Amino acid sequence: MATRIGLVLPQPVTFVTGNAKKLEEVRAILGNSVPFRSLKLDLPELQGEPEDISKEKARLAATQVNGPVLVEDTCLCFNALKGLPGPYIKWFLEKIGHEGLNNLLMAYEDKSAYASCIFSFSPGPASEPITFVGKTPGKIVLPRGPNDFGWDPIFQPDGYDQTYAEMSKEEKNKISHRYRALALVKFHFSEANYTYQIQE
Ligand SMILES: O=P(O)(O)OP(=O)(O)OP(=O)(O)OC[C@H]1O[C@@H](n2cnc3c(O)ncnc32)[C@H](O)[C@@H]1O
Ligand SMILES: [Mg+2]
Repeated sequence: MATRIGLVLPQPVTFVTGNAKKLEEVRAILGNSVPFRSLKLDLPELQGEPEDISKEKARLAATQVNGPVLVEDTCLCFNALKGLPGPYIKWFLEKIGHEGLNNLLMAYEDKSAYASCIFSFSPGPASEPITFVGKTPGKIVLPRGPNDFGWDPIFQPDGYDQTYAEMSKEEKNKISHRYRALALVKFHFSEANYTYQIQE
């Protein structure tokens, strides 16, 4: 039987994000399962479909780092608004806040929503990124809990009577959109069997 030799990466994976809270959660969820270092960079984001936005972020990051990168793009999608604000949630949150986001749904009975996280891994600037999608369904509620991270106070996952903000970090990290996407990332890394080139 042939021995499977994993792709050789020139250096460990760099997780590129401008968001310290994301990094905190990624560290807590991945533990030692996927070795990575981080780089704080606010990458420009394309407009369009969430998967394309995430992939393009990975391409830009891989060019900047000149090596293997992991990035993610997070969406908050309202079903009554056919998935909007989606990838534009950051700007909606900055401009209209939790109250404004609730008001967007005022005219609709359907307050259901889902959080999604799309990780993209690129082995390097010359490679096509691979994406991993995690979704958690829930509903939009009036803000409850500490205002520590983005829209956590207004998102209540299905099956829970607490918002993400009211849950402990450990609990959120067991069911979150980010956890679900990272489970796929972990699986990919365990299957791919990457090895790292030692740099002199
Ligand atoms: O540099 P990047 O990784 O892009 O970081 P960002 O903060 O710009 O993040 P996004 O472009 O993915 O925009 C997502 C928005 O949703 C927020 N967000 C991301 N994950 C979240 C989570 O798990 N809970 C609450 N808010 C979250 C985040 O603060 C942004 O306002
Ligand atoms: Mg961003």
